Amino acid sequence: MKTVIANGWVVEPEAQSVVQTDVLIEDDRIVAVGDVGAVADCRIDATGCYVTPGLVDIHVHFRDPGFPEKETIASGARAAAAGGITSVVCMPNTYPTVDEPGVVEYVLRTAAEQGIVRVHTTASITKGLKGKEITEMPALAKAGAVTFTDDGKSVMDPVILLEAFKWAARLGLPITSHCEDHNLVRAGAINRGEVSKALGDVGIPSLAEELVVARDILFAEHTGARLHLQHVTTAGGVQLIREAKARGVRVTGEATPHHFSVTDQLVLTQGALAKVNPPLRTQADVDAVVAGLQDGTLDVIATDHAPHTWDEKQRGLQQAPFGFVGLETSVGMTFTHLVHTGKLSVFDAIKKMTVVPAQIMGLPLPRLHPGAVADITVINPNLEWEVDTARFYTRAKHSPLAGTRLRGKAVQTFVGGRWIYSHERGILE
Ligand SMILES: NC(=O)N[C@@H](CC(=O)O)C(=O)O
Ligand SMILES: [Zn+2]
Ligand SMILES: [Zn+2]
Repeated sequence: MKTVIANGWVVEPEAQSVVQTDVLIEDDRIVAVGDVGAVADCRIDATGCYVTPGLVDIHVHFRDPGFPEKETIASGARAAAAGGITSVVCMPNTYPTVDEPGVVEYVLRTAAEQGIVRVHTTASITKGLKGKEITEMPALAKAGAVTFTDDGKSVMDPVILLEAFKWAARLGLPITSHCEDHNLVRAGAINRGEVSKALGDVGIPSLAEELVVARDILFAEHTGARLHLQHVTTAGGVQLIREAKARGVRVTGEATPHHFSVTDQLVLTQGALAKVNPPLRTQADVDAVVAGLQDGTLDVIATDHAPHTWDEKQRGLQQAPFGFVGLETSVGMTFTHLVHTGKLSVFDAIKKMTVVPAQIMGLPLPRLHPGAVADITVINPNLEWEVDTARFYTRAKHSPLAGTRLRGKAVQTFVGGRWIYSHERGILE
């Protein structure tokens, strides 16, 4: 079976090159990039679209094991495919926690059976995410965990954290950090500022993030381990990473589409649907996150796709859980808010969604050249569409972005040469 993706703008983000040509796929591989004529059994017209290496999202929550009502590996993987994402890295805050090799193996086995995209997993730093007892990191790495994180919280005990950083350095794997000091977050549900005042919430101060960013940078510096900082949201946090990079610390930073595009004002209209951790911040913070993406301080765009049930999200600002979905809107948000505004080149945007996140997590690098595995995303940068949550593949059919108009969408997705999503026909199986 030969498939040609014809006449698209083929993007090699690292070479900063884009060429209008064809990509020929045979079985699981790319066999030619160039004018291939009429040799294929199946021809997909990509005129006016970017043809990019398959997108890699290193921050998702698929909730399996434990919370299938929120998401499963099967449903999460379909949502990824519909968002143009061909590889994901799952967070360990499932039930049970991914804190033993058996759970790593369960996730990877289930993914192999049910996941239509490539699913990798993290493991936790502490048992049960309780912050008290370190996991057996070498055994978890051996089972296939790509990094260690207690995402959802920060490890507050510096003795445990120091040990984890030392193990990470020995294992050659990064520590991945959710940066929020619990003691400063307290009962806050949203950013501390004008909006929290208006709504009578105590608010989560920027300092909660900055403190842990600064601390974890020091741990990385002290131990030589690599550190990846998740969902950076504050101007202060971005600046700390910028300074750390300048003095050679091995740190990378991540921005989510929601934190580079919307502010805490969204809570005024969307309520708990817009409640997320870390919270949506101010315009000055959004601008700082964008500046961080522009100057390379922030290396990665990742969604932090965090599905919860509708009922849970209806419990009001205080009681609803933190988090909302992002896989199916990530490309649209990135093109609408970064590429079409001229803030980020298409090369930089694609790089931060493909090779750079793959490098950080030690995954195979998605590439578009003959011989490469055919993980490919086709993006129509000019397709205008409205976010319709009823059409989501994720189990969480709600989002604070519902009804928003976006420009740019993944329209075809290939994993290992298999055509798994088309904008016209949906998920293909
Ligand atoms: N982002 C969130 O608001 N929630 C995440 C946890 C996390 O990423 O911190 C979740 O698991 O629901
Ligand atoms: Zn987190
Ligand atoms: Zn997360």
